[in-house]
Amino acid sequence: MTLLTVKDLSKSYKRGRPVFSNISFDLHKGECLALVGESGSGKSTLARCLLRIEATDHGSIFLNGKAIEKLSERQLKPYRKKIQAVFQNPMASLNPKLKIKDSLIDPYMQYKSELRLAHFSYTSKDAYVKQLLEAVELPVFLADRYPHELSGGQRQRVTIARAISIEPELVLLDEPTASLDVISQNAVLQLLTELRQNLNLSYLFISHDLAAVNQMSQRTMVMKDGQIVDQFEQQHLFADERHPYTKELVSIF
Ligand SMILES: Nc1ncnc2c1ncn2[C@@H]1O[C@H](COP(=O)(O)OP(=O)(O)OP(=O)(O)O)[C@@H](O)[C@H]1O
Repeated sequence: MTLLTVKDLSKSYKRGRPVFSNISFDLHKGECLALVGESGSGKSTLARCLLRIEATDHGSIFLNGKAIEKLSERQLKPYRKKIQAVFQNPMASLNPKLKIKDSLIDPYMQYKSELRLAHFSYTSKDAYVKQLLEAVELPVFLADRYPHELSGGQRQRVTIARAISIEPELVLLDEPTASLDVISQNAVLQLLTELRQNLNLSYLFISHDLAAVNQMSQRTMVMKDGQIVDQFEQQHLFADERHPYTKELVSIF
């Protein structure tokens, strides 16, 4: 079943040439769809457009069949909680003045009247925060710490916990392990896969790292100069019919 449909989507910044133009793709429920491509090809901009942090020029974004690209902020609210994101730098995503437990509770407080949680349950703040920390395999005592008192890997687990805390349908993962060492990267990728399966999440996984993409994703899209030049199921990564640019990426992986 299709969760997200992007149709002929285009984006340019003022006076600039298009960052991407006429992009179309579907993302299925429960899948991890990877988006790879060179630096500056427009991957993060696309993620910000899907989050409606950035406006698009034309084209459509359908979530569960509903066009969301033109909704007002008020109309968008029910959809906002369905799409969450994890970015590259967890330090920038966490408020340095808030204890971990206060950062973790924030999305719940924002949306609590509309939430129907199936996996987590809210009986008290402490109990809810404990469930979230356990879900990302962090010790519960970290709840009372501040972001600077955690390691990079722990901080990224906190941002993941916060993203999944309100049980979104789609999580945009924009280079989620780029700031971590190799051991932490693998552990976080493994965790993300388990969470996707356990919570029935769908991911758009933006990455430079074809090895990580191969481990995480069922399908991959390749972006170059603002176009999706190749799309394939993961088992066809090495197939002959791959686009020359995909082959170039494969050759350095
Ligand atoms: N706010 C902005 N104003 C003007 N141009 C921008 C803005 N944000 C991004 N761009 C430009 O849009 C293009 C795409 O950038 P984007 O960050 O989406 O690429 P990317 O594929 O995510 O790159 P990377 O892999 O390095 O993160 C770049 O040329 C960039 O300079």
